[in-house]
Amino acid sequence: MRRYGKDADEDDIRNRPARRGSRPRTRIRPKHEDAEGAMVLTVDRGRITCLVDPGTKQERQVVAMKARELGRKGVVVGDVVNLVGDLSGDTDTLARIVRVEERSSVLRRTADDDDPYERIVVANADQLAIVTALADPEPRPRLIDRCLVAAYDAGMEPLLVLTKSDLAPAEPLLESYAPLGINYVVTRRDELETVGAEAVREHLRGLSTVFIGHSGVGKTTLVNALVPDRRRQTGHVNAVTGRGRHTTVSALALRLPPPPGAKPGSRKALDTGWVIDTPGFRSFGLSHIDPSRVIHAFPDLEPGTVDCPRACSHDEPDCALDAWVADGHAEAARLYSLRRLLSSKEAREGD
Ligand SMILES: Nc1nc2c(ncn2[C@@H]2O[C@H](COP(=O)(O)OP(=O)(O)OP(=O)(O)O)[C@@H](O)[C@H]2O)c(=O)[nH]1
Ligand SMILES: [Zn+2]
Repeated sequence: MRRYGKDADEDDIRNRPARRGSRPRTRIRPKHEDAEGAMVLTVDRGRITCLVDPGTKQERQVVAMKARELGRKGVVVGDVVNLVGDLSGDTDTLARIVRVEERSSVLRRTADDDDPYERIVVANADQLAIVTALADPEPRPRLIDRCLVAAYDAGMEPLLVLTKSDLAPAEPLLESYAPLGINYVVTRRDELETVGAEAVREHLRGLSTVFIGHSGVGKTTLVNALVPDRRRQTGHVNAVTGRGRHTTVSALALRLPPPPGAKPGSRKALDTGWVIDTPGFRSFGLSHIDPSRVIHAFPDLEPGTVDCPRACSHDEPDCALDAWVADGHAEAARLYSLRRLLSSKEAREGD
């Protein structure tokens, strides 16, 4: 909604008589004045599925391609874009994306053997749900730590989702994350159909949440319970690509159902929140992450860094944070957690 407020100002600017040397944007813009705003749901080999007129009777999915004028600029799931061309959403029609709005957050994936380039995979997400099984497979705390670092780096709030609580208790794991004050929710398959799914949705309302987790943790079971009409929502996507969910290569945005008792058409019924399902996990490596940004997630420790040596890693003998904690400004457990996160960046064997 922020977007609409901003547009009002920009209209003012545009109506003022143009001075010489005015910003190029104002010259380019009028060409696409009739462009329609849309949100990117998924991307598949250059075919970009967008949602137009969300929340209205005219809501529809429109398949688009990047306009040449966008150049090399990428379009990813969660992007807010401007479309021109055929916006009917009818089969075999194709719209063009002429503009990508500024992003509020970006989740990146690291370059790997198959692809030497670091890429943005999701834009504008608010939250990163780190899905971990309590057993089968065993939790991997260092992997969780690295995901937390990725969330802080991307400017997203982390949410721990601990699955399979029928197999093992959550307490030991939660204890080690308590100093970080992270939001969490514990689930088990046999409860998901009844109370469980809604309990998770309460953490997702009105937000866009990216779900990550390695194979076997129960992410598919969870997402299917959260979004019971997944098949209907993705019908269009699959019709276009001719492929099923098992071959999904891109992240995929799915809308949550309205909360129980929400009045149809009300804000509560419309702003339900988005689940962004991601395929592989490997791709969320952290080698691109700047550890100096992690300290911003620790507002209680950050002021203590003014006496640190230049370019302090905060994990070295001269770090001023030890004195900061010894003087009682912050808890030792918080500093321990920060250093654990910082050291998780380097993957070790078995991570
Ligand atoms: N005991 C138990 N098993 C669960 C639970 N949730 C999921 N499972 C099982 O764990 C296995 C993996 O679940 P999936 O939902 O396929 O896991 P995934 O994370 O999507 O894994 P991939 O499909 O490999 O990406 C399946 O056999 C599920 O039935 C749970 O809460 N408790
Ligand atoms: Zn330091």
